[in-house]
Amino acid sequence: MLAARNFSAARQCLRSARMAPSFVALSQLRGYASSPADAVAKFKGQKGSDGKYTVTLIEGDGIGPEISQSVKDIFEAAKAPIKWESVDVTPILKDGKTAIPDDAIRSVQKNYVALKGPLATPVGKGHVSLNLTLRRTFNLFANVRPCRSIAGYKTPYDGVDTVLIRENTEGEYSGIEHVVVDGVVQSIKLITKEASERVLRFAFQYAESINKKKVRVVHKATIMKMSDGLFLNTARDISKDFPDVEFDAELLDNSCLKIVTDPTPYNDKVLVMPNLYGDILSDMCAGLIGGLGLTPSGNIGDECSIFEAVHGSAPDIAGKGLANPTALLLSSIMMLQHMGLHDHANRIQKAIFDTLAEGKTLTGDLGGKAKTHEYAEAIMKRL
Ligand SMILES: NC(=O)C1=CN([C@@H]2O[C@H](COP(=O)(O)OP(=O)(O)OC[C@H]3O[C@@H](n4cnc5c(N)ncnc54)[C@H](O)[C@@H]3O)[C@@H](O)[C@H]2O)C=CC1
Ligand SMILES: O=C(O)CCC(=O)C(=O)O
Ligand SMILES: [Mg+2]
Repeated sequence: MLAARNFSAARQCLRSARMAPSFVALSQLRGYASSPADAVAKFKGQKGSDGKYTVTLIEGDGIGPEISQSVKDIFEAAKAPIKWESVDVTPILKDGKTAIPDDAIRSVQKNYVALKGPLATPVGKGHVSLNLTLRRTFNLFANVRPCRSIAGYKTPYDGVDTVLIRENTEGEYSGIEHVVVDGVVQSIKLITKEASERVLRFAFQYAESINKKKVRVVHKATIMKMSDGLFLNTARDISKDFPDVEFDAELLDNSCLKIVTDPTPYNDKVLVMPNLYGDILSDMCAGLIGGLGLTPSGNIGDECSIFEAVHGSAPDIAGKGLANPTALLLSSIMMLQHMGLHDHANRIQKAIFDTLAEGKTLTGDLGGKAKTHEYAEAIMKRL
């Protein structure tokens, strides 16, 4: 029974891994304003008769509703042509498995793009991660996590500008676990050539499109010789299609040491890696520039894309007006660029960075006293 269930989970993972992306011409990318999704598929959404695009909004748990409110307020002040379609992703059981409600799935499929607040995952038992479920449901194979120093906000390192691309559908997070005998469990790290190829190809194309000269695979193929070995060998093969991009590889533990010692040598590289490593390294990189309140991300698929902060639901500060909405705001900027709304994206982005640089209205995580809405209001005044 267990074996059958695991086999079926593995098959489902393999099926989603096989849906290869169709790449189209790259467009010019600009900083956080960069549009990683342009490197994969053109945004297919259509403007409504009111001149607005409909975007699915998943407000999320914990601080999610607070930071989503800031995005909504700022978009309204900026007259961004976006109509939000809020959906509920409270998990349902389908064939005995945790699933996203059909209405939410239909909304993302119809709109092609979503902005998502953090979703909490129970520890040890309870439903599976809805964040991972969403990524698998929509085949969002690349998770792009840029991390840049904020002008005016002093940290031990100046000029950090890293980009990490995380394989987003399998690896250590394929969710295939079982009890072998009482007291012995197995968790399967699934790596397929297909899923590796598509995220690696994306990484090379992305590097070219943002003028980074190098792609570096972060791995542990010394230990996980077959799984990380396949990822690494696939990277070597794919690199031959990109003669203008330098390719190399580094062991994960060494990368961690070197990045926290001095991240700036990583500025000319795009780092690409299996799922778990990307999860951990992206939080670590956030720590280099001022914390999780500042780092955005894009979950990129061939059809749909979902933009969200790197951080989680922050239960320790939820409901207190203390959250920094910058990470979700910068994710929404990535989303606007993906949709081709460059002027709105650049204008909002400038207002955010000017507010941060001025340093008068900062949230607590950055050493300020401003509440979430006060910081959002300071941004709105600049629009
Ligand atoms: N993509 C997603 O939706 C993610 C969801 N999670 C979920 O979030 C829940 C909480 O996880 P944690 O380990 O506590 O990680 P977390 O990222 O929620 O919080 C870690 C620390 O960073 C702070 N922080 C995070 N975002 C912040 C913001 N915008 N402004 C100011 N401070 C901020 C928190 O207060 C906390 O001290 C878990 O249930 C986890 O499964 C975690 C990571 C990503
Ligand atoms: O889904 C979760 O609970 C956490 C996911 C996560 O940490 C991430 O995507 O960075
Ligand atoms: Mg994480």
